[in-house]
Amino acid sequence: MRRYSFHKGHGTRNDFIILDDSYGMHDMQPDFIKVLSDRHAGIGADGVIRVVRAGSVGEWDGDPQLWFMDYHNADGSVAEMCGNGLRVFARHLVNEQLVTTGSFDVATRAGVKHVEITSHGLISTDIGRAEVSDEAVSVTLDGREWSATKVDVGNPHAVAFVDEGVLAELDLHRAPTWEPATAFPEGVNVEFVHVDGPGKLSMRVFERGVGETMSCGTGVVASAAAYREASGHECAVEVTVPGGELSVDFVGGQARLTGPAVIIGRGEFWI
Ligand SMILES: N[C@@H](CCC[C@H](N)C(=O)O)C(=O)O
Repeated sequence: MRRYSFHKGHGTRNDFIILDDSYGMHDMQPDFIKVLSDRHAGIGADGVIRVVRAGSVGEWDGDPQLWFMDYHNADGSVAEMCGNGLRVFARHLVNEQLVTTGSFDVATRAGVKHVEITSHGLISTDIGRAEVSDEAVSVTLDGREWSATKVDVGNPHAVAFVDEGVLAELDLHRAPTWEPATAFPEGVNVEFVHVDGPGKLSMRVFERGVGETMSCGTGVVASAAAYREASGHECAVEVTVPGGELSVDFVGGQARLTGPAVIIGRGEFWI
């Protein structure tokens, strides 16, 4: 049995277990992640984030001194990016004095992301390009099918625009399916979105590797990008998710996601 310390945090109620591992000693096996993330037998979270120096990550070939966000979904799968996780990771780095300024870079599997702690206590993150595809895809849930927009935010998304009543009533205990199957060979995060007004969206999400979550930062960016593409809207997009509010703006085609990030506590576990 080994003893680990952890922190717990969330960004718009998308919650994460944070494990400090400066020297890359933790073995992030899927079973370990699953046990930790279990809401009944473990600590419980949508995902686990390991805080490790990029130089300790075999697949990383950039600046070895950067902190690397090693993100794992609750089912043990690895994801390329996590928008809410990035803000929570940044908050943790600041709180633990692992960085000394409020403006810094973080290494992720989707590349280097710049982070700014804002004067309003929110965190802004440069997510990069959200690539909207013109490939025809659809998603199906409970026998209902919607056409969807395929968006790559480093990780894969399918965004379906739905009526307000549908958004409220969707049963996301089951996973949506998609067509064609080849569109998302690694699985996909599915966002259901209602346009509340110009530049205002409401979104629910079924996350790959988790299920329905209260928020998904990259899903919010994907939804904003799909909305901009469809409507021609140029200004910032405010997105309401079950867990709160996030905003997205696009500067020179690069998406910036801004929102809260909270560390709620720390503890120890034995496994
Ligand atoms: N909740 C995250 C996304 C986490 C990864 C996702 N489930 C995937 O597998 O791609 C976010 O805030 O972006």
